[in-house]
Amino acid sequence: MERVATDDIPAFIGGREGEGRRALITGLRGFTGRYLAQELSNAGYRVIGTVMPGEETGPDIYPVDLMDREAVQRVVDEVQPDVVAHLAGIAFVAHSNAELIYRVNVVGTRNLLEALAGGGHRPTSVLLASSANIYGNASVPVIDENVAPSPANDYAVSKLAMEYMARLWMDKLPIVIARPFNYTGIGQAENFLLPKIVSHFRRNEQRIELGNLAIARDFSDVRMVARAYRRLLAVAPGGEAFNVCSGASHSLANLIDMMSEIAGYHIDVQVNPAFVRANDVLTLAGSNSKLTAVIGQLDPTPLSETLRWMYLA
Ligand SMILES: C[C@H]1O[C@H](OP(=O)(O)OP(=O)(O)OC[C@H]2O[C@@H](n3cnc4c(=O)[nH]c(N)nc43)[C@H](O)[C@@H]2O)[C@@H](O)[C@@H](O)C1=O
Repeated sequence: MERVATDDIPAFIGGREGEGRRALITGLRGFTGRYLAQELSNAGYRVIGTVMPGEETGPDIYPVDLMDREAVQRVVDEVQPDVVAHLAGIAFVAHSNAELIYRVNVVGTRNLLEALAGGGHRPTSVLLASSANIYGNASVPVIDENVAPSPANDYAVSKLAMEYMARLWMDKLPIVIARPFNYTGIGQAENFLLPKIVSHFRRNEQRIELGNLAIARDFSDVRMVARAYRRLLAVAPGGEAFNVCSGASHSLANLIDMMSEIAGYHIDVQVNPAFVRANDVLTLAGSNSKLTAVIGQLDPTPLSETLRWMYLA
């Protein structure tokens, strides 16, 4: 019988691989953090998280600013995590404060890696959330991990710088880089494209003002991304970078059509120059072959189902 890549996938994937293990999630209360916490908790991990100082805390939740090296070290020393998912960071590409983007995404990550490498307990896997935005306006229609990064904005440069900086720690820590393409779901902030479109339809708005209309994106469901991250943490392919994507790209016109069908009415789209980005990435479509060869098939939710889930929330 022909051997398939999935034969190599450890049997514990999808089981209770986290039993007796501590998972540290930075950015626990962020959009992705909440879904990953649920996913890891379902797999038996004790989930411990960091939030920004000032946010509400609770059991196993530590308020810590990643800029504060000593505070980061204290949390790491106390938690002694077995696996780490580093999600805290600035995720909105058009964020207005470039200096903050670099400080949080690069220096903040460095502080965490230094603390983990310097702590007494070595985690078996450290996942860093990078971004497909690092590929920029690639000349190939489907982007795999061999495509040379060509960042087109400060956010993308910060994530690529984070990746390069992380390489300096790869001899000390089992670091895996996730390069998620776009993803969405309930709870994503409304300054991102899809939550914005969905919320307009939920409010029965007759018109929507958008930025650049000539874009296309490979959207996944946040629950699939959380699943992929959990499996990457379990398999721990240290030193590698993986695209996390569905493999299907949708134009903005296609996204609006999909939502019109779900909501049952047509919306008038207008361009507002205030939303047009100077350094935009026009098209992103990814190959997830490298990822699925390591963690198994992703079973992506069709985007129309994700949109319906958000619309009906
Ligand atoms: C992979 C990457 O994915 C995300 O970054 P993003 O692709 O910039 O996501 P978005 O939803 O802000 O924009 C999508 C596209 O849609 C265009 N667009 C048009 N009109 C509006 C508009 O009115 N609002 C927004 N937000 N976008 C608009 C906009 O110019 C862009 O071309 C993040 O998760 C990021 O963290 C990440 O890593």
